[in-house]
Amino acid sequence: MDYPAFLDIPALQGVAGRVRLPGSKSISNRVLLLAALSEGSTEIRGLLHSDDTRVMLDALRRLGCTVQTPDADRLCLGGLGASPPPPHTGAPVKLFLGNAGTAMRPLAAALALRGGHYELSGVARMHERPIGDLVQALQQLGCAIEYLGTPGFPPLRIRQDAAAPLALDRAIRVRGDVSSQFLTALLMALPQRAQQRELSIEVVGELISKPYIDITLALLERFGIALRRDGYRRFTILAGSRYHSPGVLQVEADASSASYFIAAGAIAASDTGQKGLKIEGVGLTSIQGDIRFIDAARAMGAKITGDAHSLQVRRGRWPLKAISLDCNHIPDAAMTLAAMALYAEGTTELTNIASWRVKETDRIAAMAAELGRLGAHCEAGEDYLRITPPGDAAHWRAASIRTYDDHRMAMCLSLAAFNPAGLPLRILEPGCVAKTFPGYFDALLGVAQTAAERIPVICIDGPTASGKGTLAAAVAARLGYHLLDSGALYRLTALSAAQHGVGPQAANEAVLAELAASLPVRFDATRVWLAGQDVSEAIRTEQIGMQASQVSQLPLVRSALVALQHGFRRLPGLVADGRDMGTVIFPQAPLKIYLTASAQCRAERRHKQLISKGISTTIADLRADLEARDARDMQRQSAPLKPAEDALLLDSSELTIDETVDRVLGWWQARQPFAH
Ligand SMILES: Nc1ncnc2c1ncn2[C@@H]1O[C@H](COP(=O)(O)OP(=O)(O)OP(=O)(O)O)[C@@H](O)[C@H]1O
Ligand SMILES: Nc1ccn([C@H]2C[C@H](O)[C@@H](COP(=O)(O)O)O2)c(=O)n1
Repeated sequence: MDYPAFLDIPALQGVAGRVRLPGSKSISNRVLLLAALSEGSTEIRGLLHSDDTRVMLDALRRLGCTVQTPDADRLCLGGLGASPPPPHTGAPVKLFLGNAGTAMRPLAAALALRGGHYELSGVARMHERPIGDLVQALQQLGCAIEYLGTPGFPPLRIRQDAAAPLALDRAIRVRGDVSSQFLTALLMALPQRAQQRELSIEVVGELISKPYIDITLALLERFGIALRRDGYRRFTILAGSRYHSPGVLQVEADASSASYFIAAGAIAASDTGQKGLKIEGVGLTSIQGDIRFIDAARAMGAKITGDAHSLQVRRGRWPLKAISLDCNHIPDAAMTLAAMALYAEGTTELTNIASWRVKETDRIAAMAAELGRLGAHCEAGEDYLRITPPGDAAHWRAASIRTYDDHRMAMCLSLAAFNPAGLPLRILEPGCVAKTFPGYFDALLGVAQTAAERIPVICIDGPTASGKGTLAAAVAARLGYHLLDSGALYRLTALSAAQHGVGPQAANEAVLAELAASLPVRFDATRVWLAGQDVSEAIRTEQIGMQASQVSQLPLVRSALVALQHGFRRLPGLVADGRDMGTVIFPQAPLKIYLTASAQCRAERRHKQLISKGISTTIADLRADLEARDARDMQRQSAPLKPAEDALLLDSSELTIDETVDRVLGWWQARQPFAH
C-alpha cells in the first residue's frame, strides 16, 4: 500500500458497520518463532502481514525455514526442529529486524541458545531500544553474545558454539521491570536446552505488562511446552520439553488494533440508530492482554457487548468520563485512552506508563506534544500523563500531527478527526501504520461517516489532451484521495453502446441513457472492468473517444451518469477530472482548476502518447480531431465545456507535468487551515 507524505482527514461525524481487523502482532511473531523452532510444518491462519512480521519472516527464511502461502489467509512454515545450526566459525548470518522488538528480543535469545554465528541489527530507533537485561541474562548462562555498537543496545553479535556447555544448573535471573519481552524471549528460547533437565527463570523486580507473558505462556502450551510457575516470579520449563507443532493455528485479530475502533465507537455517534460498530476477529475472551482496554473504555462511557470472536461498540455516556488509571496491564492500548481523553469531561490521568518512553518513540513526550497541538493541555511526568481536553469546540485547533515513525501515534491521533469543532486533521507520514496495521486508514475511513459536503473535491476540467488525467492522477496520489476520470464513464457508455449495436447518435438517446444508468462497471487501482471484462485499453481508442464525445452531447445520458459520479465522493477526498466537474457535478468544490494547453501542444502530446503505444497517426490529423472534439464539447447545450466562474486557469503549454502538479498542490495547501 502506497501512503502519501501526509493524509488530510475531513472532520468525521459517525461510525457504523463492521470492521475486520488484521492478526495480532504479538501472537503472530511469537507463533512464527515457535513454529520455526518446531519439527515439521505449522499452518498459520490469519497471520498479520505488516512490517514487523515481514522482518521476522525474512529472518526465519535466512535461518533455513521454508515458507509457503497457499492463499492470502494461510502461511505454512517449515520448522528447523533438530536440524544443526550453522557453524559458529563461519561467516555470520546477518539478520535485519527493522524496529520490531517482538523479533529482536526473542530471536537474540533463541539464536544464542541454538548456537551459530549471527549479527542482529535494526533501524536507528531499534538501536536505541534497551536489550541489556536480556543480553546479561544470556551471558550469565555462558552464551557468547556481544554488542556491536552502544553497550546495552542492538546491534548484537552472537558467536556461540552449539556444543559448548552452558551454566543451566541454576535459575536464570532476568529483570522484568523494563520490558516483559526479555522474559518472553527466554521462555520461548529455553526449551531448546530443556531435553535433559528442567530450567528455571527468576524474575528480578516487579514484572511489567504481565498480560503479554500470559500470551507467551498460552502459546508455549499450544506448542507442547510444559511449565511450572510461581505466579510471575519464577517459571520452570520441565525436563524433556520439546516444541511440538499444533499443525494448524489461528491467529486472533489484534486487540491493540481493536482499541482504535472501540474508541471510535465510543466517541462517534452512529446514524444507524444505536447499533454502532461491529469489530470482527477478536472477542471478549481474547488471550491478549490489551482486550482489557474494554474495561477502561467502558469506564469512560463506551457501551461494549460481544462474544468470543467479535465486539459491538456504541456511544454510551457523552461526553466521556475522565478516568485515572494504572495502565501497566495495557501499555500499548493505553495510548488510545489518551486520545479518548480529548472527548472526556475533566482530566484523564494515565499512570505507570514508564515503558512508553522506550517504545518506537518516547511516547509520553510525543503524545503530550501532539495532543497539545490539538488544543489539549497535557502534563507529562516520568511515568504518567495527564490530559485536559480543549475546553470547548472553539478551543480545538486544526492540527498537523507528527507521528514519530510510530504506528500507534498515527492511529491514536487519527481519532481527533471526530472533533466537535468540525476541523479537518492532517496526519504526517501516515505510512508508519504499516508496522502493525497497513490498511488502518482504509479501515477507519471505510466505517467513518461524514456529510458529503465535508469531503473535499478538487475539480480539474479542460479540453482534450490538456493533461487533466495525468495531473488528476498525480494530485490524487500525493493526497491519498480517490480519483474520478469522468471521461471514462462517457467512453464506457460509448463502448457499451457499440457492444450492444447501438449507435451514438441523438436518435438513440433513451437507449443510450438506459445503458449509461446501468453500466456494469468496476474500477480498481489501475484497470477498468465492464461486465467483468478488462476494457482499460479498449476505451482509450480515438474512435471510442469520438463516440464518447457524441454520447456526451445527450442530456439524458449526462443525467444518467450523475449519481455514479457523485458516488466517487468518498473519504478522505476526491480529485475529479472531466469537462463539467466544477460547473455541474461538484459546483461547491473547494478547488477548481481549468487546465488548458495550446492545440498544437496538445496534438503533439497526444501524438507522442499514441506513437508510444504503437499507433501510427499524424500531428495534423490529431489536431484536427481534437479541435473538432473541443468545439463539440464547448458548444453543446448540456453542460458545455467551460471554466467554472471560480476556477483557477492553468496553461500547461510551457510547464512540465511535475510543475503542474506542484502548482495545484500549492493552491490546495494555501486553502488548508493547518498550522505548521
Ligand atoms: N505538462 C505536460 N507536459 C508534457 N506532457 C504532458 C503534460 N501533461 C500531460 N502530458 C502528456 O500529454 C498526454 C495527454 O495527457 P492526458 O491523457 O492526461 O490528457 P487528458 O486531458 O486527460 O486527455 P483526455 O481528455 O483525452 O482524457 C499524456 O501522454 C501526458 O503524459
Ligand atoms: N465530465 C466529462 C468528461 C468527459 N466528457 C466527454 C467529452 C469527451 O470528448 C469524452 C471523453 O472524455 P476524455 O476521456 O477524453 O476526457 O467524454 C464530458 O462530456 N464530460
